[in-house]
Amino acid sequence: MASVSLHPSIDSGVKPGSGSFTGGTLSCLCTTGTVRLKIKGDVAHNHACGCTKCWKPAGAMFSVVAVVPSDNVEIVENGDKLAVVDSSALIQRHACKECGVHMHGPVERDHAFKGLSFIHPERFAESGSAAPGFAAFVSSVIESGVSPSKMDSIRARFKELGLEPYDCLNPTLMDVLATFAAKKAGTYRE
Ligand SMILES: N[C@@H](CCC(=O)N[C@@H](CSCO)C(=O)NCC(=O)O)C(=O)O
Ligand SMILES: [Zn+2]
Ligand SMILES: [Zn+2]
Repeated sequence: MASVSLHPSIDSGVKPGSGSFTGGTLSCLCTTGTVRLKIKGDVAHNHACGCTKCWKPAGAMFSVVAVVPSDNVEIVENGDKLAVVDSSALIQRHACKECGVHMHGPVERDHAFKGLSFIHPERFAESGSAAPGFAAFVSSVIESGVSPSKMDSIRARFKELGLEPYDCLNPTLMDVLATFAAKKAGTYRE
């Protein structure tokens, strides 16, 4: 049986990052009037995401999405083509109005992720950015029409690829969120 297809950038194996990626240029899919962003430095917390909100390339079941400090994002070409997909969402995903690629998604609200921006490393012209390290919101693919009967093979494939599947974020990021909540509630202890 052919193995389940998750995302083109990981289906034939997860390619490790170079460890010395200093940044690059993200571009949308438009062949004319291409939206281009310059990103300084490497990405962090790169992961496959099964949620319905993250941009996925055509035919992919999962997105691959990572964060960078929002201060490291600079729109350099055709920024007028960008529009916020859902202004009520935590992640302010700015998509190209023509091709639909989400180019950056800053978090501006009072939140543990404030100051970070979500980007899709597969849109880098350059190779070597940090590889995905886990899979998040795996069960959410059911909301996009994947049959629950496929979930065992999807999770098995992620494990085979060395990406632990979670149905929310990974423990590191869940701890970051809970720490933020504890500090707000005044229950935080060192
Ligand atoms: N089941 C929902 C989940 C959507 C969701 O909560 N997505 C996460 C992960 S996005 C990248 O890690 C999230 O933090 N969303 C905040 C936002 O979208 O603003 C679904 O699938 O829609
Ligand atoms: Zn475009
Ligand atoms: Zn997502």
